[in-house]
Amino acid sequence: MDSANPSPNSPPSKKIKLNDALVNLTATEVPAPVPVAAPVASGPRPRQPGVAPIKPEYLLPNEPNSRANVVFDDDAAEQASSKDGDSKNNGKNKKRGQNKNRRLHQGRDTVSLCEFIKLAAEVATPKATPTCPYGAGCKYEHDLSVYVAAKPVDLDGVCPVFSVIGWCPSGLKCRWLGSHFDSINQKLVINDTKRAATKDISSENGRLNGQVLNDLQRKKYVFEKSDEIVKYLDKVIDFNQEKRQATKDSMAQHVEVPIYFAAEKKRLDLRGKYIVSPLTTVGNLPYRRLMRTLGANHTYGEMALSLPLIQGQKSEWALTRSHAEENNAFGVQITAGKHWQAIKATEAISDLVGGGLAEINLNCGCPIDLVYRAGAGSALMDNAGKLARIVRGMSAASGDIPITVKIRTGTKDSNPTAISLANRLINDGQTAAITLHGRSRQQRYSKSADWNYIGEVAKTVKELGQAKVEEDSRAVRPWVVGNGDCYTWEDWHNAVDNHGVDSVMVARGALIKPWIFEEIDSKQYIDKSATERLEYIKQYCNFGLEHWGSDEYGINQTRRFLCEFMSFTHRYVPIGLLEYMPPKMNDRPGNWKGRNELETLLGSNDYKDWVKISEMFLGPVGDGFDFKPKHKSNAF
Ligand SMILES: Cc1cc2nc3c(=O)[nH]c(=O)nc-3n(C[C@H](O)[C@H](O)[C@H](O)COP(=O)(O)O)c2cc1C
Repeated sequence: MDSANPSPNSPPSKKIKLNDALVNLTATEVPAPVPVAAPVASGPRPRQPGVAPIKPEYLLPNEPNSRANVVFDDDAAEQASSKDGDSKNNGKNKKRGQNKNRRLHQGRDTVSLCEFIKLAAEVATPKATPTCPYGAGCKYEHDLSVYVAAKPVDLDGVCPVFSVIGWCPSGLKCRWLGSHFDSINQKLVINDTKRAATKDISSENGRLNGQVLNDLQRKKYVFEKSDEIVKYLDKVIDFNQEKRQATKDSMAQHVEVPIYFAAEKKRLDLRGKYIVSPLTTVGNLPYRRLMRTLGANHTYGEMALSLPLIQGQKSEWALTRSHAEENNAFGVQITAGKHWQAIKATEAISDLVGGGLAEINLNCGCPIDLVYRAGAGSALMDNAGKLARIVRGMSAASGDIPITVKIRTGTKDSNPTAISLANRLINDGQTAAITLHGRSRQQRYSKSADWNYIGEVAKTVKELGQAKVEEDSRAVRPWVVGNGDCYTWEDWHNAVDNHGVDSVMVARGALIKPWIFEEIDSKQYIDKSATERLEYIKQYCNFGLEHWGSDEYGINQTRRFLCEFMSFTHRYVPIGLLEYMPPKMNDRPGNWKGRNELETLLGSNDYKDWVKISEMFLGPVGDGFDFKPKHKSNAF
């Protein structure tokens, strides 16, 4: 589509079955959509660069706190969501992983129930019912009805987890307990048929058992390959560079470790794939599940730091988890400042994370100060030798799992290094894919991604990669994936058709407009109705409850991460409000109202409205919840 008025033929909104809360809302609060006004005879106003061309009938007067005065600080978003965002703290005493900076906790039960009675309620057959050995002497409550009566009043409706998988892992703590509790027999209800039918499709990979974590924490975990690989690589590097007095003798004493080449591993296929970027905090498992349902077919976990992984930090391992729907098309992303850290983390991930892990990706693009100062993330681009050693080591440690890298144009604007890095990696023959974010570390999100440079890198990778394959059949021509500012189907196809990349990794575009892959696939802009967009939010909530639990803790987690997600979704300006196509997501929108109240609400930049939206699916906010957007938007 070109710069014409939005097509009046945009696909009709799908009919969507909504839950009770939404039906009530739609019935009472949402007026019928305002029909899109016919173009006036004098023709549309000229398009002003940098300003969203919103039709006059949807424009509101500017107000101090309105969206018109907000800039979206994506550097702050990436930085704030980083585990090491606070450089003043020097990395000490930081909480890591998904739960960092959270004050969420499992609410205490008013009545403490005896564990044996709890178990008895969970056991399906009365025959196997455990009994409390302490009998009347037990200090905990034995009467289940007293426990249930003391719980906060159930939320309305049926437990969303139970209704999908036929049982509820949150058990008696579930906030929809009444929907799966048999009060006469004092048992939790299990729908065996549904449970069996959904067992495989609803499972998650990478949930480590306590023993393994314990072994890692106590340094008892046996890394069978890593030590040898590290020793070998140290010798090879010394020997090759002749920096120290490494002799042929010292090499001879050393057992050679097998170095796998990319063609000797599982095949990774990224050509034409709809790829969601690794996204710290927002790219969590429920979000990725939502994206899978909306057309994504390759996803990445949030960046995990190697050291906490090998130290057995549970919250860091949470970042390696994936859903069954991501099987064989999911990459774990790590970063490390030292080769031994990356190698050990890779070995542990390859051994412990299931689900047909498609790749382990090394993040060499992370711009965050603390990561950079530790020699990790984008600092690796300043030390090609170290980067190459890390990739070789990871490749040796990962068995048949391919190793891929994500880089930027370089660390400095004035000195793009991606081409020489790609050259080096291709020469070593162990990198299965190179993703290039077309910005330097220095540049962060200021200025647009440089797609011409991405195109040059793509050309180099293809040419050198092909030459390498001809020279050494153990190598592959690495996939080359472009990244940066892909907000529309036109951006995606332009990147693939005109800049020569095999595919595009989409980050903010997939957060702001989660149905972006549907648009890419159909090569058209889709004017999603507010009810359809609300349905995605409902779906996210249900996935969140399945992942984090339907008890108070799980609901709080789901609500919080939903609000983080909505700190991006609210930026979407519905295309039906625009005078001109194509839409430009970076245009300043002015203050606007939607075609109905729900559409206006979904575009609100007030986080209190995001919390309000969450209440439609997660019930009223309890005492244990507070949310402040981590990346504050600045006033112009
Ligand atoms: C909130 C947020 C979190 C991010 N987290 C990661 C991450 O964990 N790993 C990574 O490689 N890149 C991360 N990035 C960078 C993106 O993956 C991507 O490279 C960048 O946003 C450019 O793509 P875009 O223009 O499509 O947004 C993050 C970006 C944002 C906005």
